[in-house]
Amino acid sequence: MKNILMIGTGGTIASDITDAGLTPELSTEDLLRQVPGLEKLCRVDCLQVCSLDSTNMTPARWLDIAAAVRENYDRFDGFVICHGTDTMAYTAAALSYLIQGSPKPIVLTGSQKPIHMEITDSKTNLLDSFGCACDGRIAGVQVVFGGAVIAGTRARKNYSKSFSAFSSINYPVLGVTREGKLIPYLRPEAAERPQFYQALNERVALLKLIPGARARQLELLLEENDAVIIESFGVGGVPTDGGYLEAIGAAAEKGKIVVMTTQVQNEGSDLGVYKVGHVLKGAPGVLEAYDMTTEAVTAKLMWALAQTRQPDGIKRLFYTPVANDILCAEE
Ligand SMILES: NC(=O)C[C@H](N)C(=O)O
Repeated sequence: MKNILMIGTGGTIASDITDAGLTPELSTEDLLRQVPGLEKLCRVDCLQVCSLDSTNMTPARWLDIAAAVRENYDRFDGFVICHGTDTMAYTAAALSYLIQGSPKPIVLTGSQKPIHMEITDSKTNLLDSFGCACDGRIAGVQVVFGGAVIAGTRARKNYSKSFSAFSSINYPVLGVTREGKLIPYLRPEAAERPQFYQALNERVALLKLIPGARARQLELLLEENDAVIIESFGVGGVPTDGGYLEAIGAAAEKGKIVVMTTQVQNEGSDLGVYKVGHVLKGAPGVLEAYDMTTEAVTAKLMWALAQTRQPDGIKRLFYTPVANDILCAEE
């Protein structure tokens, strides 16, 4: 029988209904008791790392979750991490960089409705997640939710209420689940042992452009951070007037990084197509997200910036695929 470690972090799945709204109060043991039949599937140990609405999740907590997996890695066949859905895609991306090449499944799941509600997706998601963790054919960090198995670097919450809340962006789903059973479509490569990383640089910010956005906002973010992601329009670019290029050039001279991406969900950036983007293509300190999600770009920058502050080193790490996060880079 497989040994699975269930790691609790909070979220709706662990929430109780209070006068002040839903708030996570249930332990991992409480959750387990709600899914009878699991004891026939595997032996489960429980570990509570935190109990948060995932709005309150932080990079420091990502490191705690990664440490919980690292410290228990050899004792278990797989891991099920219960997490709020709102920032699950960020945590899944962060864990994909902090724990690379794992041959064992590291499953993130949660729910849109608390486990004590009559109509809830939490029991199905838990059963499916334990099914994937025990099955073992899909290795590494993955989100199991609403019947889909999604690579940790490709998940995006794009429904705020529906049970099928997550999509796989610019990459196929790894598999599907049916009543706790995994049907694998893809088998991501794994190493013999995972490589664990223990540091992140949090000085990363995101600027979503709106028409007429002033470059001063970018300057302020660049002053306060080591890297800024610009979610621009379409395949990518910045407004010609107003000082964007100057702000980016000045920041690059100080060793700061700008990553150009797009606020369009599917198909990614292609900075060279239009003059508004072409001027930035290959410019010092400027990188391009291509088909990566903003969640993955955020986590990858934090991971890369914790290893080196050399622009060339950051560029090399950024464009080297990790867990199928980037497929279309031309660099
Ligand atoms: N469905 C959920 O889990 C949403 C909740 N606010 C959270 O992310 O913790």
